[in-house]
Amino acid sequence: MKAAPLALTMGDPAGIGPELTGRVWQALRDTGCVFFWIGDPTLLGEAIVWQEITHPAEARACFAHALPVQRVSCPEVVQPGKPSPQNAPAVIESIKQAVHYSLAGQAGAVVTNPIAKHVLAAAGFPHPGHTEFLASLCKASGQEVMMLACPELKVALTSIHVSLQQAIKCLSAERIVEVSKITAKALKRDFGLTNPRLAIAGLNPHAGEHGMMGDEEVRIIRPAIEVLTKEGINVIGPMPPDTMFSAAVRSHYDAAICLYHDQGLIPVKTLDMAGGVNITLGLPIIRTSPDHGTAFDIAVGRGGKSRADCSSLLSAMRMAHDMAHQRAVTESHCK
Ligand SMILES: NC(=O)c1ccc[n+]([C@@H]2O[C@H](COP(=O)([O-])OP(=O)(O)OC[C@H]3O[C@@H](n4cnc5c(N)ncnc54)[C@H](O)[C@@H]3O)[C@@H](O)[C@H]2O)c1
Ligand SMILES: N[C@H](C(=O)O)[C@H](O)COP(=O)(O)O
Repeated sequence: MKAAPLALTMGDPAGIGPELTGRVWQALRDTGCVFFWIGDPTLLGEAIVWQEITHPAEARACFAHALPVQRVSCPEVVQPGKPSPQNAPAVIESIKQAVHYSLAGQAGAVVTNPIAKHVLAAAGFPHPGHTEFLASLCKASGQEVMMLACPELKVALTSIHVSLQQAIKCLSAERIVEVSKITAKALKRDFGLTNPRLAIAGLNPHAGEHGMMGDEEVRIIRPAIEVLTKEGINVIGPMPPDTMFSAAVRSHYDAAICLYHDQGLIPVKTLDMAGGVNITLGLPIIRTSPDHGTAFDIAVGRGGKSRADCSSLLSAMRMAHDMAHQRAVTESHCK
């Protein structure tokens, strides 16, 4: 049986999402990686042939000659680079439909185009980002884990869209254990690793230097590592954060558990901004997205000559496709 198509959301219609979508369809149309876009087709340029569908099952038949579009219309005329909270309901509806199809098994995964958090917030959207919204739609709030991945490095975060002060305040051995277990499970289930190796970052300079430069390593991180080790998880740390992302150290682990947003995202985005992928772990569905944002400063909209790089969205599509395939293989072995 053929895999279900991937559901790609609209993202902010005034950002680079619509122009990237057309280019990614052109790059994938002759491959087995089939997707449909849930968005407003008036945002696509003349060069993109599209076909309206009413159900994901129709996507595969037209994919080679037309981008399948499940229509969600923007209520306000879109001006590239000028986001409007008036279009937030369409942005949110697109995400809801993608999750609905994925939970129903009619889409193989959700891939999201970038949204602008402040624009949605101005329209009353209560979630800090996709990750938390997706968890709420999947009834899995609190279990969501943000992973960023590029070929050289995978990182998973113990906290997501909170201030640095809040991230440190909320850090606990329980949270490190929980995130590590979700990450180890995903590495087995969706990436096919039999015995994933995790490295837990320290929080302080030199991982605390034996308590001289902060005691979170002694009070929180080491006890978490002891629990994980007892449970049979292959884990090392606390790792000095300034050296753990070097090529030599990276060869000792499959994923780093990082203790705040930028500790993990800076190394991935520096190593590979173009190829980096944002993945949400801990949900019943597979979700990926590019690692960049809406890039309003370069958005040109339909027909314009885009200078936005579509590599990260392309990587996100391919990764979602591969993860869905791997999950099916893993689950068939467990039966
Ligand atoms: N997955 C997501 O939904 C997601 C991810 C990150 C940021 N955001 C949101 O995007 C908005 C803008 O954030 P930002 O300015 O910090 O980050 P950004 O990634 O949108 O832009 C940062 C810089 O990178 C450039 N850039 C980004 N993507 C590019 C691409 N594909 N090709 C060429 N250049 C590219 C931009 O032009 C800009 O100069 C914010 O509201 C933020 O919340 C969303
Ligand atoms: N923290 C993410 C990043 O910088 O890539 C980004 O803000 C996206 O978050 P959501 O996937 O939760 O929207």
